[in-house]
Amino acid sequence: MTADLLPPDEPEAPRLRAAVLGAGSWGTTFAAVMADAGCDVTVWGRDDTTVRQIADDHRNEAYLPGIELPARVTATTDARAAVRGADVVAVAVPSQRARAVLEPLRDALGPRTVVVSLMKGVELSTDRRMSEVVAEALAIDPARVAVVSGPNLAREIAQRQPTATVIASTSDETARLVARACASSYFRPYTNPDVVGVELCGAVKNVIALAVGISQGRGLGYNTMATVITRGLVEITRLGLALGADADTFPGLAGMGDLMATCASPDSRNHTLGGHIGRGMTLDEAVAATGGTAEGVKSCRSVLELAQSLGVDMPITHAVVRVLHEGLPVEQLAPLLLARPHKAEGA
Ligand SMILES: NC(=O)C1=CN([C@@H]2O[C@H](COP(=O)(O)OP(=O)(O)OC[C@H]3O[C@@H](n4cnc5c(N)ncnc54)[C@H](O)[C@@H]3O)[C@@H](O)[C@H]2O)C=CC1
Ligand SMILES: O=C(CO)COP(=O)(O)O
Repeated sequence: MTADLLPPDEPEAPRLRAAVLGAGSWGTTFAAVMADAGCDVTVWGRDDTTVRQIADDHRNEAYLPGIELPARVTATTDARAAVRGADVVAVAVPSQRARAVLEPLRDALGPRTVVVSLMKGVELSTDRRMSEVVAEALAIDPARVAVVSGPNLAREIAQRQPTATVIASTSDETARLVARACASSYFRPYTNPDVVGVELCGAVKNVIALAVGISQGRGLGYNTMATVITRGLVEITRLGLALGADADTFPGLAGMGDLMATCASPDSRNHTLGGHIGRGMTLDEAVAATGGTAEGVKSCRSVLELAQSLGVDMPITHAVVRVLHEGLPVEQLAPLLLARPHKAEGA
């Protein structure tokens, strides 16, 4: 935390050491956020060119063109060296890759290191949320795991545009440590003990953004967008409540906040990819045209599986799965959703 953000009489806390696993757009941005909050940060990336550019030039042109990174951010291709001695390790690789990235680091973490999932997905083979994958892969107490999720489009934050986020952990001490590691004049963390709700909001809003993108790609307007967002929030809430989440999470930053940002922004990869599908591309073409990680493409299936295992109705998610993975022609998406049996709004 920078000195000017500390309450007047509080002595300055020791500088935190942080690591970020993943040198893509959100990993690099969150590294900059933590550096601006006063941490010394090491980013781990697989690509030698990207790592050298971050360490030597304080830039990551492939993912954040034109952004200058703080001097306190360095980088390495050695993941064990990155996490050694870190107070906080943030993970920002594609969700489906997280387990394989983390398992080899089990014995490299300190006994008190806190691990933060920045990822917004659900693991395909297990239907596990990312905080569950993190705790399992590293064999650590879930109380040492936190989740960061909210309206957090990387490029805007890298430009230091103001936003807020939610830090969820079952341990208030863990959540507060992470808040201290990332709070700055442009990034405002709120803590929340509801890990299940915060995490589901982040994963499922990507699926809803795909649906909004598809509808916009088909030329549909704001009434459709508002309908999909609002009913999308209803189905996220339904799944969350079935899993024991807190109802107050869903209208908050991680729920409605992130849905609005992702479904409205042309920077969102999920929204963009949906647009390509709506305009007639195949899934492979749309993935290639979008670039980056659009988590909803894979997570729509694990979310649907999770919902079906609990008997929860998720019509928008189901329709996205059918269009992306089961060959339903995109022009049948709207009729499929609109022709369902009558329901009262609150039901
Ligand atoms: N970009 C954004 O605005 C935000 C992204 N997120 C989440 O953060 C996570 C990461 O997303 P981004 O950084 O945006 O993705 P990205 O596509 O920009 O970067 C992904 C990074 O992971 C690396 N990677 C890919 N496969 C890998 C593997 N097998 N092993 C190790 N590293 C691998 C890539 O080289 C790249 O450095 C996702 O879950 C996403 O939903 C969350 C909030 C905001
Ligand atoms: O999670 C995000 C914003 O909060 C980023 O969304 P995309 O992954 O769709 O780009």
